[in-house]
Amino acid sequence: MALIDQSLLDAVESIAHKAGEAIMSVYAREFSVEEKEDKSPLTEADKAAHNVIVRGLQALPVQFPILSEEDVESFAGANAEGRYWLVDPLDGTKEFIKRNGEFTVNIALIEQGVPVLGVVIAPALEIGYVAAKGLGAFKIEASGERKAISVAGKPGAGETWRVVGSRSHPSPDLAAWLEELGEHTMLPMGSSLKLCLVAEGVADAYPRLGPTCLWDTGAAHAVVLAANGRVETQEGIPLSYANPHEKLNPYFVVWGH
Ligand SMILES: Nc1ncnc2c1ncn2[C@@H]1O[C@H](COP(=O)(O)O)[C@@H](OP(=O)(O)O)[C@H]1O
Ligand SMILES: [Mg+2]
Repeated sequence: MALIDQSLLDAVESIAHKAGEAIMSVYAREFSVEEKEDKSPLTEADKAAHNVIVRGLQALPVQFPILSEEDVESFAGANAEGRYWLVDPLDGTKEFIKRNGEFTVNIALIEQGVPVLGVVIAPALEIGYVAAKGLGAFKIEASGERKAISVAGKPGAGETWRVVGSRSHPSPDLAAWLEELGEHTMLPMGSSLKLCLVAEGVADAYPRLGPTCLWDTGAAHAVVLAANGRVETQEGIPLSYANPHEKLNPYFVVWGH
C-alpha cells in the first residue's frame, strides 16, 4: 500500500477540521492574547489547535516526527526517510484577533524537503484545501462541495496580473517588485489562504518579500504543487523544507504558472 493515499489525506483532513472546531470555540467568546518571545501574538486557540493536531497525528497508523509552530523544542529532526509533519495550528493569528475570518489550520507532510501532502482549513470561512502528490488538489467549498483545482496559467501580454498580498505584513520591497511586474490588481489576504488563492486560479502571483516560517507555507505549498503551481525564491529555486532547524523561509514568490 502506498504511504500517501486517500485514507491518509482524509484522516489528516479530519484532524484539521477538529482543530478548526477547537479554534472556533475560542473565537466565539472572549479570549486572552499573550505575546511570544518574538513579539508575535499567541492565543488560547493556537494552543488548543496544537493539542488536537498532535493527538490526532499520534493516533494515525503511520508515525512521523512533528514540527509544530507551538512546540518547536520537541522536534529532533526528520525520520530516516526524510519525512516529518509540519504544522501551523493557527496561521494568521493577527487575523484571528481582528476577527476577520482569514486564518487557517495547516498540516503538511514533508518528504525529502518537499511538501507532498497538505491540508489547509479556514474554519471561520468554512472552506478548505486538501492535496497530495499523485491525488491532486481540491477545494472544499462552504457548501461542502469538493472541486478539483488548478492554477490559472500566465496572464497574456497586456493582461492585468491578479496579485495577492499580506494584509498584516506589508513589505518595503514589494512596491519595486510590483512596478516591474506591470499592470496588476492587489487583493489583501491573511494567512496561508494567499497561496491557496493562487492554487485555485483566483490569483496569478503571491510575492512574499518578507519573513515567514516553514510552517506558514508547508501545507499550502503542497496544495500549490498539486495544482501545478510553483513556490520559488526570487532566483527561481523551489522553496525547500530540507533543513527544518532553519525555521525561516527565504523571500519567495508563488506563481500560478
Ligand atoms: N518577522 C517575522 N519572522 C518570521 N515570521 C513572520 C514574521 N512576521 C510575520 N511572520 C509570519 O507571517 C505569518 C502571517 O503572515 P500574514 O500576515 O501574511 O498572514 C505569521 O504566522 P502566524 O499568524 O501563524 O504567527 C508569521 O509566522
Ligand atoms: Mg503562521
